[in-house]
Amino acid sequence: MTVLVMEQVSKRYRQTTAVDQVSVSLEKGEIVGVLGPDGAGKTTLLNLAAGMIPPTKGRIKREEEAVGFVPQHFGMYEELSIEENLHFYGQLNGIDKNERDERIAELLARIRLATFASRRAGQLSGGMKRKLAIAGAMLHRPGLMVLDEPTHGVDPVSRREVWEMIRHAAAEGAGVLVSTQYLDEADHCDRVLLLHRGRGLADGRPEALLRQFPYPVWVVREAVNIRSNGVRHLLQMKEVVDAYPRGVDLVVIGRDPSAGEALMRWLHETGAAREVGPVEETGPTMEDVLIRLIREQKGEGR
Ligand SMILES: Nc1ncnc2c1ncn2[C@@H]1O[C@H](COP(=O)(O)OP(=O)(O)OP(=O)(O)O)[C@@H](O)[C@H]1O
Repeated sequence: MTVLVMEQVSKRYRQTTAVDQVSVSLEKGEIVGVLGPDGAGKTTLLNLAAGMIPPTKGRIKREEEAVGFVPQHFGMYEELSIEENLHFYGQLNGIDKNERDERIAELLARIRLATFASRRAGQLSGGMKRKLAIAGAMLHRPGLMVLDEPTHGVDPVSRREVWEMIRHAAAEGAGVLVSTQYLDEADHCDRVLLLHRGRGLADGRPEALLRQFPYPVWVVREAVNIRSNGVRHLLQMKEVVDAYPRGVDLVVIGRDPSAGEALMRWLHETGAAREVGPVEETGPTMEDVLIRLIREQKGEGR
């Protein structure tokens, strides 16, 4: 069952087109990730999906009355306890006392906050606050959940727990639209939409997007010493489509398998091989997929 359909939706603010003809749909029990860098239009798209702002153009159809929305900058009552906050959300959504008690106990156990139930919300870490906000939004078992960057600035352990909660909400039947700037979180989604400057550049199952990447990829480990020169040289080689740093490594996108030999030859002939760690042929990451799509859209690279 479809819970949300957005067709050719645009949102303009004076000079800026924050969302530009984006289409996305969401089924019950499905997690769809909206992935993109800062300013891609994620917040605007999610605000449109949740019905917080009207579109300039396009059609949005929500099949579900009940929406659980957690904005990027959500508020909670810092002076109230964790449990009181949840009761407050529950009351707002018209859940009666008995059902509320039961559901709150269940969700507190799930987010591992049961023993802290009487602690003031203001004393919680950022990660715990996120989990509490998501618990509040799923109390009334909404058919549609919209979560704006729930893992932003959250430590890795809490990030994993936030995703566990999202999976649980989907398992309970909600369709979840969730944004993130961490492209590796595509792994947690059934489908993803890659967003850049308001445009949807690609969508589909994460494994399909990775499989469709047409180029072989090499990673030169610990390449800090050769990075800026290396990129410049590699970009001049006809076998190489693209080269860019990632952390301390250097990513090389080849035109075809012969790029591997060309890369090794270049590393040895210039002596750069002595300056770097091992060279590995790997599959693409979601970041490689997005970078390629952005370069192709701009008509950059090759
Ligand atoms: N109310 C507004 N008025 C004018 N411009 C806006 C407004 N909201 C967003 N924008 C612009 O629209 C573009 C997309 O913003 P949006 O916040 O949706 O992106 P985002 O991907 O969520 O980024 P972030 O992670 O920084 O929130 C940006 O250029 C932003 O400046």
